This record gives sequence, C-alpha cells and structure tokens, in this order.
Amino acid sequence: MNFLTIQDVSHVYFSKQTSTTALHDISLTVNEGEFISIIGPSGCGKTTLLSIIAGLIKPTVGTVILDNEPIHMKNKKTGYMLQQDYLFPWKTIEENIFLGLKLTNQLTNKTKIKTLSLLKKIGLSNVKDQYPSQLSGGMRQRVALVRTLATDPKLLLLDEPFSALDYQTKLTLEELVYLTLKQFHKTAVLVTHDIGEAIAMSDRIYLLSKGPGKVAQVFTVPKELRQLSPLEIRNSEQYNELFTIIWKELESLEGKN
Ligand SMILES: Nc1ncnc2c1ncn2[C@@H]1O[C@H](COP(=O)(O)OP(=O)(O)OP(=O)(O)O)[C@@H](O)[C@H]1O
Repeated sequence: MNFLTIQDVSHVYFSKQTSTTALHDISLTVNEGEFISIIGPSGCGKTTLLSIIAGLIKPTVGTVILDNEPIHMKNKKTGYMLQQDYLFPWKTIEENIFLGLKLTNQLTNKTKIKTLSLLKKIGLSNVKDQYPSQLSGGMRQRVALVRTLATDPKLLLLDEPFSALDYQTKLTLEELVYLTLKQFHKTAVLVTHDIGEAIAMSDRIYLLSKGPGKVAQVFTVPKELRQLSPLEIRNSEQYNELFTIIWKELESLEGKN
C-alpha cells in the first residue's frame, strides 16, 4: 500500500526580483516500512523536497499524501533528523529526549518509560543525567534519534544525519539507525550526498537532476542486498557494481551543470 505519495510536485521560490524553480514535476510513492534515499548534485532541491514532505513548505503545484491524508504543517506523523542534532545544551539528555513528547502533550509515565527504554536499547541510559556537551558527536546523534522516535512518528525524514560524523561513527550509526527503524517498521526518506550510504540503507534510490530538480533515475537496490545489514552490504560485490553505476550517472549530471 502507498503510504507516502508525492504527485506532480513543483516548487518555485519567489523573491521581489527573482524566481527559482527548485523542483519540477516530481512524483514518487513509498510503501509503509520502506526506506528510500534522495541523492543528486548540490542545489537540485533535495532539502526543498524533504521540507515539502514534512509539511514545512507548501509546494507551488502538486500534492503530498501521507497515510491517506494531505500533508499539513502540524502533522504528528513525521519526525525529522538533521545533520546537526539540535539538542538543547542547557537541558539534560533525559530532558532533551522528552521534549517532543512535552511539546505535543504526550508526556505520560508510559511514554517516559518507553523513551527511556529506547535510550537504554541504544546504549546510552548511563548518560541520561548528563548534558549534550559531555557527549561525542555520535552519541548526540543517537540521542537525537531517540528524541525523534519518542513521539512515535510513522515517517522519518533524515536530512544528512551522519554527514558531520567521522567515518567509523557514521558506519556504526547507519547500522544502528537502519536496524532500529526496521525493528519499529518505520518508513523513511533519507537525503544524502553519500552514494554508499544510500545503497547501504535504501530499498530505492531517487537520483535528482538539477535546474530545476527532476527525477533523473530510480535505482532499486537488489533484494539479495536488502537481506543484509548496511555494514554487510558495503562489503559485497554487488554494492561496488551499483556504486559505480550511480557514481557515473551522478557525474554525468554534474557535468551538465
Ligand atoms: N529559501 C529559499 N529562497 C530562494 N531560493 C531557495 C531557497 N531555498 C533553496 N533555494 C534554491 O532552490 C534550489 C534547491 O535548493 P535545495 O537547498 O533544496 O537543494 P539541495 O539539493 O538540498 O542542495 P544541497 O545539496 O547543496 O544541500 C537551489 O537553487 C537554491 O538556491
């Protein structure tokens, strides 16, 4: 069943003097529990598309349907994870992970216990009374994941959540986030500059071209690969083949700009 449907979406940014067409005629569908990635040259409209899916920007043309309803700004079905963790430095880790629940009036004993057990599962229950500055970048992103999952969103939007991390931490977090989302049967849309990350984590990869952003190609990650975890995928031969194909396509798109 289509869980997320993006239908004929175009978006133009207007200012007093100029207009920029960021997206042109984008259509795609995502089933419940699927993980898709959006890649493409810088400025092709990836973040704009994610903001439209989140309901933060209304597209100039087209519709976004999430779980059978048109998307709107205050929807509680979407959770966002960004490159920066945006944890509040003056709040403890425990206060930070309860924040979304508090803001949406969902903070109860039951949701507190559930969120703390998620923190434990992710290996961070020992830091709940510490402050973000006392944690490493990777630990803070794990906390950000717990905070995002605390409100139980059905759709996770991930905007380059690992790009500020060192390589080792990034691989570990890809694995952790992927397995956690699969365990809770979440649907996810990842924006990334990293082809390897897109292959390691996604069922499908949408390659956008620039000026304005359009869907240039869709790559389906082979079923045999999807039986494996992200770390295992990165070590497989098929991964290298797919990586080379996507790399060449991306390079040819960048050459056209
Ligand atoms: N608020 C805005 N006002 C005007 N133009 C904008 C605005 N935000 C983005 N744009 C333009 O829209 C286009 C798409 O931008 P967007 O940030 O969505 O691309 P992106 O693929 O996420 O880029 P990057 O990979 O560099 O992060 C670009 O030409 C950008 O300059």
